[in-house]
Amino acid sequence: MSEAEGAQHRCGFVALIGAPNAGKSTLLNALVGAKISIVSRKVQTTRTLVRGIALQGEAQIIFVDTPGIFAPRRRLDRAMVASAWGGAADADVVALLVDARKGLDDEVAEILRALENVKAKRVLILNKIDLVARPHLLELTASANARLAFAETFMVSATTGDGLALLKEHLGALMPPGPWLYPEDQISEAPVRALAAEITREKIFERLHDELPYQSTVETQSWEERPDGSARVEQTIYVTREAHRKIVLGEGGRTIKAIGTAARKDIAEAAEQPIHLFLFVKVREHWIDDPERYRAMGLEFPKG
Ligand SMILES: Nc1nc2c(ncn2[C@@H]2O[C@H](COP(=O)(O)OP(=O)(O)OP(=O)(O)O)[C@@H](O)[C@H]2O)c(=O)[nH]1
Repeated sequence: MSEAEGAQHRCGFVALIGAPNAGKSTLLNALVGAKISIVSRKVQTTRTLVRGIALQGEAQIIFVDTPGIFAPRRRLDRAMVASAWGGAADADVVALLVDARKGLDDEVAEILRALENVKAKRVLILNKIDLVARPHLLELTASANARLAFAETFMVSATTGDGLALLKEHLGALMPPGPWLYPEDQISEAPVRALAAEITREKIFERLHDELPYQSTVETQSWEERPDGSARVEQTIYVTREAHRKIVLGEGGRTIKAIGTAARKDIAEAAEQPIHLFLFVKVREHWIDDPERYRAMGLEFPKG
């Protein structure tokens, strides 16, 4: 990239905040063209979680989550909540997503109060406008802004797409000038099969890291699109010993079932389609020494 080109770039963080069910995931899916891979998500700070990156002209808009803000009250851990708000404060823009049909309930009122102390630019996004009459939206805009002044208010429907182009354009314009944090080639959609394998591997690791550290790998054998929009996915989990196969299967197949359920859910979310996942566990004693397995994972076989 030449300096002249770099100078035109904009890049920044948008902390998207919304009560459960406000439509955050739906909105992100509609705005975000590129999902960064699970692997790169892991290297993010623990404070903020990059949910996705939208490109708008010369602007790179990085959407972050601030987990913990909606921790259930009883388990409310002050430090965690404080750090979640810290994440919001670090963002260039804090976008509050409100379910327009629900309006300003107690939950939203509480966020409005907390947002008073956040220095980032605040924008209000009223979602689900397909369900609400226009006069009500204007009323809602007025009463929210009376409680807390927002730089801008947008009215959108994440499901119909209404208002999204305008929202994205304005968010892009709010990003500060600067080079892109994610080079274009890093945010191209990771090949979905590799991503799916990585998800399953993560689920195995979450459950069995004490028993099988690093001794398993997952490959997506087939990915078959079906006419109803779903996909049939077959994956093989390779372990190095029969004893490990038994651990992965669990008593009466319970462990593999739990792994499959968790993986299916995340793969469906990543692929944005329903997934039928079939897992097989195979013993391959020497996979660690088998160059073919490394190639299948997109890795270079270590020499020497
Ligand atoms: N009619 C309508 N429904 C919407 C719209 N946006 C989201 N929804 C629906 O609202 C529900 C919640 O949406 P999600 O995107 O899952 O909400 P969320 O904020 O990510 O929820 P959490 O994951 O619990 O934080 C889903 O059933 C969506 O289909 C919209 O613009 N119009």
